[in-house]
Amino acid sequence: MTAPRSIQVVAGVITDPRGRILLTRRKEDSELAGLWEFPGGKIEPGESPEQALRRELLEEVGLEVEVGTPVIRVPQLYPSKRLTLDVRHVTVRSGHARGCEGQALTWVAPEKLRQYSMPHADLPVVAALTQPAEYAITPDIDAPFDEIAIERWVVRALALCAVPGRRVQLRSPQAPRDRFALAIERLLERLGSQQVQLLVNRDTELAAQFGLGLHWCAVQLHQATERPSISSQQPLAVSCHHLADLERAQSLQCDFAVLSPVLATQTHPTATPLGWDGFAGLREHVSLPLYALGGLQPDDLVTARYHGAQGIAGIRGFAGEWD
Ligand SMILES: Nc1nc2c([nH]c(=O)n2[C@@H]2O[C@H](COP(=O)(O)OP(=O)(O)OP(=O)(O)O)[C@@H](O)[C@H]2O)c(=O)[nH]1
Repeated sequence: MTAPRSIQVVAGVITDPRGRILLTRRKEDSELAGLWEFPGGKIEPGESPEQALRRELLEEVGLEVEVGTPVIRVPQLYPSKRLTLDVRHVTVRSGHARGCEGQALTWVAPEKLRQYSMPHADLPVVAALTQPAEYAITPDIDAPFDEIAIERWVVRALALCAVPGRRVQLRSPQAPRDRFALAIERLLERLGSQQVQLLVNRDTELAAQFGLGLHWCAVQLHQATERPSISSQQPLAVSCHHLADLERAQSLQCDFAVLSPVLATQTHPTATPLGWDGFAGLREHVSLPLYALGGLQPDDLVTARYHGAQGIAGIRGFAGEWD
């Protein structure tokens, strides 16, 4: 079997004054016909990604642009090719968007992007534009799980929740179930109306009881035959380590996954790290949003996005001054 051909594509996120994002529609005579995508195209030999993006946007939608910061770079394996989709924010310098090649175009509010049918490689891009870049995980409640330990855990969890742009996983595998439930109840009381997306580690009943999201371990993922009965408004996430986990997570329509370990960690000294190339090599087989976990800090986000991660997950390094 011959290896699929590799193509490097660069695309732009163009935002209008109302915050809406420009999408163009692939024409009927093209591959992936009718799907909506971010305008852009293939990098020609000798071009930098920035030069290619400026050329493509002028040719395709009649805009002169300045290329800004990276959004995400997505490796994606299609049946006939291996694609790297490098997406950048761009600022329009002159022109009004029009379909210069006869293609349809539309401006879409970020929260409505998911309603549009897009190629697989674009799903992580939409996630990077609309979902939190950090997934913080609480440490265990300390033994003996008494009132002091619960209060200490609540204060720690509140600190994790106070940082904007995060989702937080409530996790305490060592604690007895009733103590973990009490700690979650206390945390929710103290959070009040503060907006933060919370997921409960492993315990479907507690997630359903408190109306929170659920985070499965890989064993639960392989035992399940369908999505668990938590609120449809709440996310289902899963910890993955192998390709089979990721494929199962995607087929069960998990909302996102955490792929680990990327680097060596103190907590799992015997696990072989994937490395960033290993992470990207697994990422190209699926299109659900992935957080990278294992020996990472929040400032590894740029590296993570370069290898196709939605963001960074972690316990240590996210905890601030008390860790
Ligand atoms: N511009 C753009 N291309 C995308 C996006 N997502 C995605 O998978 N692609 C893929 O990246 C490639 C872009 O190449 P192109 O625009 O020059 O189009 P093409 O159909 O002639 O490519 P082809 O020669 O590989 O078939 C296509 O295969 C397209 O399906 C996206 O958001 N924007």
